[in-house]
Amino acid sequence: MSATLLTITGLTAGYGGTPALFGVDLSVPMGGALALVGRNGMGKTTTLRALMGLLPPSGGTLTFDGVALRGLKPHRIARLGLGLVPEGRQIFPTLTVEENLVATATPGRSGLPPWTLERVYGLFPRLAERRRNYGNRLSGGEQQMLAIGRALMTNPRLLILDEATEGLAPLIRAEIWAVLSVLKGEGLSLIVVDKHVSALAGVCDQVAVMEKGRVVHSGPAADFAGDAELVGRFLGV
Ligand SMILES: Nc1ncnc2c1ncn2[C@@H]1O[C@H](COP(=O)(O)OP(=O)(O)OP(=O)(O)O)[C@@H](O)[C@H]1O
Repeated sequence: MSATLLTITGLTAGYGGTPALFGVDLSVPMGGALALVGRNGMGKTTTLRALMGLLPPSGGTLTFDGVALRGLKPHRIARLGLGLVPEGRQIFPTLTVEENLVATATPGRSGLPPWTLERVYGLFPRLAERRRNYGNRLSGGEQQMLAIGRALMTNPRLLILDEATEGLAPLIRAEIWAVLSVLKGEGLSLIVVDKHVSALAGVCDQVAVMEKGRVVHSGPAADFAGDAELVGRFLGV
């Protein structure tokens, strides 16, 4: 068995006294990739926000490579090596592609090869072509590439994507999935939230399904994606 990078146990959190998470348990091994799925409003984003310190948990433990995360400020958590690609991307609109990439760059301490502009441009040639374009001049797909590139420039050990391919054209989606496979192959650990179960299973080893603020199913991602009854039960409309 490989060592565990992230363990979340009994995580509870909510908004203004209204609970949204009721004891979430998740784990990611070193070099592993976890797909986090569930219908809208089931608590995926809330779990990621609590993990990143953006929403204070009310209970539970979060341990990243032996370090307790609860109570740490978001920038401390990011420095430990957690890189979030948030829902909505949050690109700086008045900075160029290149300025966006260097704005939050932090030196590599991950034990993985350090990220540079050249490496990000190698992964996403389209960003190299757009390097002098402002954030607000980019297509949705380019913005998502930039959001991923920006997270990589923080040299994360765990890259977390909330709605990795939402709203993107099929060709761009395919490019994002291909890049995530490359990153996984290079040893980067991942948590990926997305609705495309078979694409997720191409990248992720494990899946966790959330329902009403809890993980109600977990197991190999390929088994889940191949089981139409299970997918329908947890994700069907
Ligand atoms: N800012 C907020 N204020 C109050 N309640 C919120 C807020 N954000 C989310 N919630 C509630 O918390 C619960 C979990 O929402 P969350 O966004 O984590 O779900 P999700 O699984 O990420 O869904 P989606 O795919 O729609 O993003 C929902 O009941 C939602 O209404």
